[in-house]
Amino acid sequence: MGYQIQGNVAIVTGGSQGFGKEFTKLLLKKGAKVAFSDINVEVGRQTESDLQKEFGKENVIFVRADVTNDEDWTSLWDEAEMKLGAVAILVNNAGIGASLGWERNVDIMLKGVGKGTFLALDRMGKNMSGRIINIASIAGIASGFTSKIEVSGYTMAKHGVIGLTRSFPRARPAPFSKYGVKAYALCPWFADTQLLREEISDLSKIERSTKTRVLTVEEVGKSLLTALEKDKDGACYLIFPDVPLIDFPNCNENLFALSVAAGWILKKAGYEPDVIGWPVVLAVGALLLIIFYYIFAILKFMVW
Ligand SMILES: NC(=O)C1=CN([C@@H]2O[C@H](COP(=O)(O)OP(=O)(O)OC[C@H]3O[C@@H](n4cnc5c(N)ncnc54)[C@H](O)[C@@H]3O)[C@@H](O)[C@H]2O)C=CC1
Ligand SMILES: CCCCCC(=O)/C=C/[C@H]1C=CC(=O)[C@@H]1CCCCCCC(=O)O
Repeated sequence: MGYQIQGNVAIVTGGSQGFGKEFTKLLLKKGAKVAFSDINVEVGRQTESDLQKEFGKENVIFVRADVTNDEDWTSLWDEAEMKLGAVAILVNNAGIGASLGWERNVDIMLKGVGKGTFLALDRMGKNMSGRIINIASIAGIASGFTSKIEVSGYTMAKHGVIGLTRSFPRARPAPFSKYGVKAYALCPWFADTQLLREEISDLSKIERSTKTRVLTVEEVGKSLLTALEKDKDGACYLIFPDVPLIDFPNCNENLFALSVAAGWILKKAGYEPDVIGWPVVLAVGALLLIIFYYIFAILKFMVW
């Protein structure tokens, strides 16, 4: 059935343009009221005027708010509640380019998301219901694509957002479940927005070097609705051209269990190297699979 959008109030950060504007529009189309925030006041006011013409002044407002500033967060939430009603959906979307330095990347795209999330838990928790959708990136799941340490602030921030999102179902029963709030993350591939164009003016360069087309804003927008429809706590969806959304498994968790199993088996076998490399871990994994396969086959034979 999914999470109900109709009649609910949403906050979308960084909503003046790009994904944030598209998310705002789609939520409005589905019958939500939206307060979108940004630090770009000029574009924000223009977007507000366009959206108010289409969806009505009573349904959408722009609030100038910097996601790195606690007071701005409080006044954004207060204004949204006062003008539109109790907020049930938060889209942590605001972002900047990797070239702007690791500290600003972390301040805006990790600490900013953290500030929004913990305020949301406080405010939404009073109603025991709410959803937080974090806009991460494929750079939050995999790293080292560019091999450039100068842009790793972007990766640091996005990895942190995935960690926060995955803490929601993990943290049950406390502290998150007591608030009745779920979180999920969207992890898009490169998409055609101002953010990307400011970093790389010729997008065909990316398409040529990665042999993959760049996503449209509409494709990323749609994935927000799919995520709310699935409503799976802690899910982290890869958004990649021409494939369905992929709820990316927590490989680290699975590999952790396998690595420990490999270490344990090798130690029991009297073999104790200083470090166990991944080929050994995978070999032990394959061995375990074969053993389980035969145990299962024998059990099946005995029961028959
Ligand atoms: N465009 C891309 O290729 C991809 C973008 N993303 C992520 O999607 C999100 C949105 O990015 P786009 O729509 O591409 O960018 P965009 O540049 O079109 O929009 C981002 C908005 O965030 C606002 N913003 C920046 N700093 C802010 C702050 N401190 N407080 C409030 N607002 C602030 C900007 O003014 C801008 O309006 C970002 O988190 C980005 O990392 C993820 C994957 C791919
Ligand atoms: C490398 C996968 C990136 C996936 C999509 C994305 O989030 C792109 C964002 C770009 C938009 C403006 C930027 O500055 C971003 C570039 C980020 C590069 C991150 C490199 C990560 C790495 O090499 O580990």
